[in-house]
Amino acid sequence: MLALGKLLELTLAGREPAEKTQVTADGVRMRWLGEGALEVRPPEACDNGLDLLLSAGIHGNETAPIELLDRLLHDIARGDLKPQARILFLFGNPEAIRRGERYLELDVNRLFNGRHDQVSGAEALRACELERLAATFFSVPERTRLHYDLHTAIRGSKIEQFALYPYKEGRQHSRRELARLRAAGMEAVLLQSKISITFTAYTYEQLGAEAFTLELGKARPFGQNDGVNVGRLETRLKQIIEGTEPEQPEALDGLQLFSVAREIIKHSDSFQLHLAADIENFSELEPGYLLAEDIADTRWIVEEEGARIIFPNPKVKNGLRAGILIVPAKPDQLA
Ligand SMILES: O=C(O)CCC(=O)N[C@@H](CCC(=O)O)C(=O)O
Ligand SMILES: [Zn+2]
Repeated sequence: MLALGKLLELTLAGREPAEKTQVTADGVRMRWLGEGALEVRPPEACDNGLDLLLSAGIHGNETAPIELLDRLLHDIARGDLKPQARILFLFGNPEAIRRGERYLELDVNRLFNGRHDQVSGAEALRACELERLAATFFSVPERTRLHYDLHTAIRGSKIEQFALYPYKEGRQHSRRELARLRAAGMEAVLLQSKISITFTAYTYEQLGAEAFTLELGKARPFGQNDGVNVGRLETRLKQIIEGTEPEQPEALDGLQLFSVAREIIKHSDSFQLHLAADIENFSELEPGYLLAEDIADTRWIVEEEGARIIFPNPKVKNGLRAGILIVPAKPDQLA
């Protein structure tokens, strides 16, 4: 196997490879672009015009997605997987991955779309670097742009695997991409309805990529991910990479769609979330339920029918989202 296939090993050791570019026997070029960043380029004659960005480890303790990208890279470096797409592999927060922590000082996934300019430190610099790497990768005109940012969640979930689809004014969510996500094993998609500061929000809004955050199960340390079944996603990613993806029907085949009713923002240290510590994502909340309280008598009361909560987290920093209240959506606004 080519040494550059061991991007994860290099990243965990904080090492730079001796050779920055290597080529497989089939002419696939692998190029190390910096810490946790590797570009894969098929031979020109095989290139099908897709630019695919695969990122994981934006949160350092979310290891199942990192292991998945590591397996894909090994297969490419061994010549077992023969790409027809250009691919950028990114491990988002190398230092947090080494420490097995979500982040060190600042959550990298809250630093995109200009936010990194307003703060300082290693994670702000990394978010800026990730934006630069993504912008360069997605700068070639007339190619198809697709980004999957892979995550696992802090808590268990009533719906194990789901995607978050960013929002941009005037741009419609794609039914074709949703069907592709269904084929990749996603059971639900949350259609965002306002702009955001995550990595996929940046690549979707600024770089014109189809971009999705994928939640694949519960976060566990390296080597303990047997409970996270990424089989369907892995198969589909290999097909996308090799250009052998079967035509998927337009039907969404039971995919559940949700939209954001409200984001719960933590404004102060007085913020209190009235949910059990072990509540699962997608738990239903009855209208009238007092969900949270904050400074100046702020009260978050559920008003929506069919409301559910995802990503409840009272420990986030002030000013950030401490949960998302979602409601069922209809597929009538899809392109
Ligand atoms: O389990 C949690 O509370 C968070 C899991 C996670 O990291 N989710 C992403 C979602 C990103 C998005 O909104 O697209 C995040 O919170 O950054
Ligand atoms: Zn995450």
